[in-house]
Amino acid sequence: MDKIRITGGQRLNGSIPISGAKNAALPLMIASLLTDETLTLANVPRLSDVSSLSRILSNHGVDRSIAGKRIGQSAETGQTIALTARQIVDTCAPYELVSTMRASFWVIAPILARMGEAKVSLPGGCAIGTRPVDLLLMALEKLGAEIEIENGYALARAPKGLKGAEIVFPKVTVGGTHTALMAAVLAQGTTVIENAAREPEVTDLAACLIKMGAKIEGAGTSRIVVTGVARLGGAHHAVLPDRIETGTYAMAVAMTGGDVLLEGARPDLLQSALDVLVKAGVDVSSTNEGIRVRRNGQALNAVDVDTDPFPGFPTDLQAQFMALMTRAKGTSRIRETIFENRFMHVQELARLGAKIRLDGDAAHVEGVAKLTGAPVMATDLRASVSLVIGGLAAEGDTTINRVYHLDRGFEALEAKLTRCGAVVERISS
Ligand SMILES: CC(=O)N[C@H]1[C@@H](OP(=O)(O)OP(=O)(O)OC[C@H]2O[C@@H](n3ccc(=O)[nH]c3=O)[C@H](O)[C@@H]2O)O[C@H](CO)[C@@H](O)[C@@H]1O
Ligand SMILES: C=C(OP(=O)(O)O)C(=O)O
Repeated sequence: MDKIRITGGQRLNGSIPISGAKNAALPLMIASLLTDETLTLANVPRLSDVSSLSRILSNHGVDRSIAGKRIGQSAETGQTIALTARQIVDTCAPYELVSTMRASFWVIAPILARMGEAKVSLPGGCAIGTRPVDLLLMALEKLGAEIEIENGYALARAPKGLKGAEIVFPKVTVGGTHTALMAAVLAQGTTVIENAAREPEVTDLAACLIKMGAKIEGAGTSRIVVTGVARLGGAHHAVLPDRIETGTYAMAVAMTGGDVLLEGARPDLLQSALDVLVKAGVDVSSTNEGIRVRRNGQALNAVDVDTDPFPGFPTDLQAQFMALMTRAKGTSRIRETIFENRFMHVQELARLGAKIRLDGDAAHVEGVAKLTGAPVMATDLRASVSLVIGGLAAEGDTTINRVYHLDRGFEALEAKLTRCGAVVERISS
């Protein structure tokens, strides 16, 4: 298993190209199942989650071709992929494939909508929480599907097709909203999704579905109205920039000090996180090229944060912000309101010398004068990158094990950090 070794203490200066968003690319790729024509997606990040989903789609009969694209000096990012699901050859997504990636469960919606049946392995829990799919299944039931759970699989049937309905989510769910959208676009009649997720990745999926011929209004608000159509066609769509990658590198620069342009980043996708950084004493400005982040000598202020659905502070930046707060002046309180178990990074940050006390859904982070390098273990994607941020500021060497978590969601991480002056090395084994 590969490791990453970071020799801390370097300031970050230069520019980092921001990749396409993993969490937008995955549902967009799944949307290719809705049509027998070609869906071409540009700015798709080179990530292991994208490769895993490609394998799953290929099992359903999706043909794929790829063209690469080079951006920046040393960081190769982005690819254009063409996906064609001329025929869905298998309506079953087996455990071996779905268990590698939770988002793959979402294939249930387009396969059901197009074929009238789908059998998809339940994804199971993961390091950040139990993550049930009850609300996704509720949405499909509302649209007229019969659902059974058998031998670890969700079996969904709608032999006469799906019918538009009102779907009211009792809590905001991104995956639930993606699923409801992909099922409703081919349903007969009108579907109203209430308390829909407003995340930019939902808006991006809706924008692509509209290019494919879907009728959708209100994406980006909490009420989405979908008027079903008989069929969808092909389209070209560019994946939006990754707001979580943007926020991660912004926090890395805030941590080490320096001056970095995050090329192609869009401030509107993460305004709440940028506002928090400004409160922490970091200079953040928008330019025509992206977002510029600077900290030159100012101390970091402790800032309290609660995670929330968009437009609130994203749970996917909670671990990174906690790493930053380990070096702030004073104590900050970070509440995790989305996932019940998203504090696995706390014990690993403690190995670098962080002082963090957990109390239910809150972490109290007391800033310390210095962190010191140590061997640490990645437990999930964002937890791993919080250890990278810690390691960049720690004295001496930090070795991060289980790097495959990072490879799920950060394209060319070592190259992007190295070109800004960090000392980061992958040790392959
Ligand atoms: C690939 C992808 O885009 N993943 C993102 C997506 O995950 P994902 O779509 O899985 O997250 P959800 O928004 O669905 O989860 C939000 C909350 O709802 C709960 N819930 C969800 C579905 C359900 O049927 N029942 C239920 O109780 C979850 O356990 C969680 O507590 O949104 C999360 C919240 O912004 C992000 O952290 C993930 O990075
Ligand atoms: C939790 C995440 O992803 P997933 O939903 O695929 O586990 C994430 O991107 O931080």
